[in-house]
Amino acid sequence: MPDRTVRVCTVTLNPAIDLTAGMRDFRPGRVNRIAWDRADPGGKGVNVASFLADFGVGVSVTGLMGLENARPFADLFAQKGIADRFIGLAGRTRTNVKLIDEAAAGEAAVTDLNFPGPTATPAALEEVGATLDALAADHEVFVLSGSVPAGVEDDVYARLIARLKGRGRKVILDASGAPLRHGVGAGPALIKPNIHELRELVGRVGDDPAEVAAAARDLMDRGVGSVVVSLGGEGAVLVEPGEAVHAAPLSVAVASTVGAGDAMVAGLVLGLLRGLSLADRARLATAFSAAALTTLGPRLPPPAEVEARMSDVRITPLPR
Ligand SMILES: Nc1ncnc2c1ncn2[C@@H]1O[C@H](COP(=O)(O)OP(=O)(O)O)[C@@H](O)[C@H]1O
Ligand SMILES: O=P(O)(O)OC[C@H]1O[C@](O)(COP(=O)(O)O)[C@@H](O)[C@@H]1O
Repeated sequence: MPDRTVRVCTVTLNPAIDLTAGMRDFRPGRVNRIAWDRADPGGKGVNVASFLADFGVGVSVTGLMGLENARPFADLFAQKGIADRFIGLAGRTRTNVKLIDEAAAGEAAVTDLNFPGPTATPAALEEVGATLDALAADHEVFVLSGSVPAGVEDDVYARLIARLKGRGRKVILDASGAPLRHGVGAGPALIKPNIHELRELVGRVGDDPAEVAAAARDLMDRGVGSVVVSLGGEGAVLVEPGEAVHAAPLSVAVASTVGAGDAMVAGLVLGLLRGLSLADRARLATAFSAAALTTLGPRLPPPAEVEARMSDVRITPLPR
């Protein structure tokens, strides 16, 4: 039975319309002909909210939204029963381009062009803060994710984490670069860097899961509650006090890797809400990511289909 009373809030300071364009043999510097395209409202927190809503979780969304092209987002939120608490900005939300080369394999198959987005105003940012204060009254988990637009200080996530933790709320952070580095200092309950973001944070780390787990533990020594490092086609390493595991990826036909990380965050949140063991959270998060890989645009197959793959995920305990 879906439990719509459990409330999760996702925060997206820089949402995006994802324009996915398919072609064969993409050549930079040449004229490339697009075979097909599709547009989806997205951005990290929007995707996490959308995936959680599919699984019956009660979700609110906030952040900053360009008012000129907000319609597809409003339609998505209405269709999925997501409470829309975005703060409007003058101008347009960015459109990010995702080029899919159907003739290429692996990481070369998707080229991401992520735009900076409209500039935030201090007044709008203040409104986001006030909205979060209000939502903290009845939302248990807050997910802060994605890049930050111009006009926003690099310590924005650190400040929001401190504010929400001060109200007794659990905060999950999925960001990169300086906003992630500052955010780590505020001690979020969970972070989900990919391997590149982990290296930006801590310097050189090898690919070996045990080495990745050791780097994750260094971050936990700095005050982060637990760390999940996603390794793309190599799976993920999940570390919490006293336990660490590697989750091998599922073998699926990849339509697009866009949204796999957001799906992993959604699976981790759902696993926390359900009170699952670390190994089962790893299975659920991996099944979510695999499901996102099989679709174009940020959408998942039906929940029963996603969860059915959990038992296929191979979990290996890592040394302490
Ligand atoms: N090529 C792939 N094959 C199988 N699973 C994949 C592949 N790419 C990503 N995944 C799954 O998606 C998860 C998240 O992917 P990743 O690319 O690391 O996230 P992000 O989008 O945040 O960079 C991985 O941990 C893995 O389970
Ligand atoms: O905020 P950023 O870092 O620019 O990322 C935004 C992009 O990330 C996405 O949320 C997808 O993220 P993942 O592939 O990491 O799951 C897209 O919808 C969006 O275009």
